[in-house]
Amino acid sequence: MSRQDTFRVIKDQLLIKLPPPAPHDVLHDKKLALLACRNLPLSFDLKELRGPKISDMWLERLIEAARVLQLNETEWYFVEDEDRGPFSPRNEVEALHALELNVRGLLLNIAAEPESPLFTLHKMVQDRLNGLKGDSTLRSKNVSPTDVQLANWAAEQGIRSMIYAAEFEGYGRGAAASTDLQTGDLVIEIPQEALISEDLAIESNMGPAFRETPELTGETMVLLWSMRERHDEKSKFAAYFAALPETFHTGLGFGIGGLKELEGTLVADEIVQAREHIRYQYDSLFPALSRKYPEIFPENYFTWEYFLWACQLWYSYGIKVKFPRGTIQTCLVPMASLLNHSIYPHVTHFSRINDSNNTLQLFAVRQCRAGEQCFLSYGSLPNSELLTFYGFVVKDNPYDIIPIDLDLPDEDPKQVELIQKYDVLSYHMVRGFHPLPTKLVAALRVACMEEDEIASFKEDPRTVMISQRNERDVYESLLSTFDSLLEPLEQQDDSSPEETEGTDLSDWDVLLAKQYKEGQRRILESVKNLCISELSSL
Ligand SMILES: C[S@@+](CC[C@H](N)C(=O)[O-])C[C@H]1O[C@@H](n2cnc3c(N)ncnc32)[C@H](O)[C@@H]1O
Repeated sequence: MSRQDTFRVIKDQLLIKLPPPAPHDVLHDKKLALLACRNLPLSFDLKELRGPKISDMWLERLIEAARVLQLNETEWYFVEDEDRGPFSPRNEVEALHALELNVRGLLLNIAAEPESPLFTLHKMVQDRLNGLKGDSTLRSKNVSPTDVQLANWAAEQGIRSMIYAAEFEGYGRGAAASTDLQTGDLVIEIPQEALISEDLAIESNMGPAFRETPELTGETMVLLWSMRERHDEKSKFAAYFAALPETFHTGLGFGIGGLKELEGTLVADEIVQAREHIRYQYDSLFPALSRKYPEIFPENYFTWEYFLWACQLWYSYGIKVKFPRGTIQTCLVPMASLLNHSIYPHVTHFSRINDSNNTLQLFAVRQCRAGEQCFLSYGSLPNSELLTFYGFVVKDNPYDIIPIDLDLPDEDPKQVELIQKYDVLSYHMVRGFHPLPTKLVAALRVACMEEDEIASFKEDPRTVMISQRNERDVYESLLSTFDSLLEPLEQQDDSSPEETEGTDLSDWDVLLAKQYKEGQRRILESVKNLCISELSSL
């Protein structure tokens, strides 16, 4: 999209022009329809707002339109008729960030007068971004010698960094801002040569062996390269490897105790399957490669334990980067590797090498004060994924969704007609601490209909209750679903995850499993309570 598309200056008219949904966006038509239904335009005229005062209503409508444009499919599912947002932390940051960029672009490209409402608007959007909830964190220990070496090495590589390694209570090591960062400020700039990518692996002396092994993907090549390189004290990346953890505590490394604690939960199956997949991959490569190329793949560096370490490293530290020639590669990005995840991040977007100076640049989308922990968003990830691949969980994670699949009736033509007319879905979701989705209740109402109701009911099941009996069936069936999901989550002992913290480090997996289960339990209890209160009001 060109600059001209995002804004337009017409004589006496200054338009904030929001980019329409991309043609490949699966929600393209739905977003346009929702905007139309809410009477939200894509162009907002600042002309009506002469003087520095921008009305709250005008700003709210602009932000609401930006939120709709940034919706993803899961967020879309949860949008209710009267719901104006915020729809999710991700959506809110993206919407405000897109607006901020748009207004900043306008300010840079036109000679706006100091009293122009554009300045006021820019400030208001920035204030909204800075006012978003954040994870407050306390710095505990000082920087370790390996972290100092890492920072010195990074500077030698031409990495410009506004962050440094620091320990934070409850997070371990993270990145602290070395200066006050404002929206749009550079956080880190990394020259392309300082990235650890497939190209590096192929260009190394392992390249010929890689090329003779057609079953290897680029990602596996660089993973194998990192297994050997981490032991090489003369490696260009020695300081980077030295600053990495000796062991990773992710779901992939769970022992029997942790897996037992997770028994009966879906995440236990995910972990077992992911591990089996990795083990299969390892067995299909080793010891065969070590025998064929003993110099390149020495047996002592290519053990199963080291392979698992490298998988954990790449899954939890790897970042997808788009290179100037258009390829997308997962890379290890020195210094950016220090950034911990938050659902209220300071940095959200960075994926493309800037081809004007061949660097990867990370910018702050909102303020981070000097000394505060600077966070990245790893994505809208549920706790099951965070636990399996990253080894932590987020308390009351808004992206923890419980899927609910329904078998919708398909025999009675009248019922089928109702399903089609009101777009009743068979795939649903619930999330904790929010009302039950109207779409889910509507689908269950239709699914629980009895013969006489099918013949007589002609209303919209999203807004009209079918009968008391039907309503009772709806909430009782939900209640029994949630009860069955809760069963494996009941704590086997009396200690809460907080109480067990710090007791025995070797039980890290059991502790993490407990934290995960506690989060799932809280979600299920919250939706269960909604059903109970609906039933008692009948
Ligand atoms: C890319 S690294 C971030 C830097 C890492 N903490 C370090 O010191 O090397 C990702 C890992 O950091 C940790 N981490 C990231 N975000 C976290 C969070 N919000 N809470 C706890 N640990 C987190 C997890 O161990 C995760 O696998």
